[in-house]
Amino acid sequence: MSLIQFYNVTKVYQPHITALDDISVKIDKGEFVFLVGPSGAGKTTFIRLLFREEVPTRGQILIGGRSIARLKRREVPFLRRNIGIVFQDFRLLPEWTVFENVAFALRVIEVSPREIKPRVEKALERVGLSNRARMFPHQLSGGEQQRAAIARAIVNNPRILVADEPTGNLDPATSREIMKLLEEINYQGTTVIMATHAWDIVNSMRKRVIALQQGRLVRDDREGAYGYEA
Ligand SMILES: Nc1ncnc2c1ncn2[C@@H]1O[C@H](COP(=O)(O)OP(=O)(O)OP(=O)(O)O)[C@@H](O)[C@H]1O
Repeated sequence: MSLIQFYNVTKVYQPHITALDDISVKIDKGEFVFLVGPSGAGKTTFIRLLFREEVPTRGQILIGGRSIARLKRREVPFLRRNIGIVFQDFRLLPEWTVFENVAFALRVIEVSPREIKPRVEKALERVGLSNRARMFPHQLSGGEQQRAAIARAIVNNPRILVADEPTGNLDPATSREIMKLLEEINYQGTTVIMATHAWDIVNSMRKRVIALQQGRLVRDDREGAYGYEA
């Protein structure tokens, strides 16, 4: 059974913008998937539906075989524990150190204080930021800030890591390092879904490519390319 299953998913924003139009797709455990398409194609909407920030207008989404539409309000946090998320603009809290930013993801799910330190240290080690734990976001480079955001997203060992344009604010060399890191996380078993406009990255990595256009799924290639130079 696939980890993520979309069945005829349509999302209409009121009054009449069809952001996703009858999408059916399956993503297996351990896959690395690029979500591509022009601005407004529906990539962010796809991601929002995944972690239930939005609900579909029609259709069904199953994660781990469970319909996420039917989750009760108190069950939503359990879904979100299984999904780590990374954004283009990092979204670190500026008043907090790197350590505290990462620890926060554990505090909100009430991990016992004793466990927090070793788990944060391990996550920072995985992203190569052990020596930046006591620094504040503004003291870090963009690439380091994104690493900190990735540490926060994986500290809870989610099954799925979703990245919405994670290299959008980074230069090409730093972007490649971030991609290497996401690939490593993927090799260690986490399913990675990344929305991007970075056609050069997509073309060089030869992963699965799902292309959206005006809310429709127009292409799904196993070892795909971006398709055009955006
Ligand atoms: N909350 C909302 N209310 C109304 N319309 C929305 C909302 N969110 C997105 N849309 C519309 O839905 C469509 C898809 O938007 P979405 O953000 O999913 O595209 P995208 O592929 O992520 O674009 P980009 O690459 O620019 O981030 C767009 O036409 C957008 O204007």
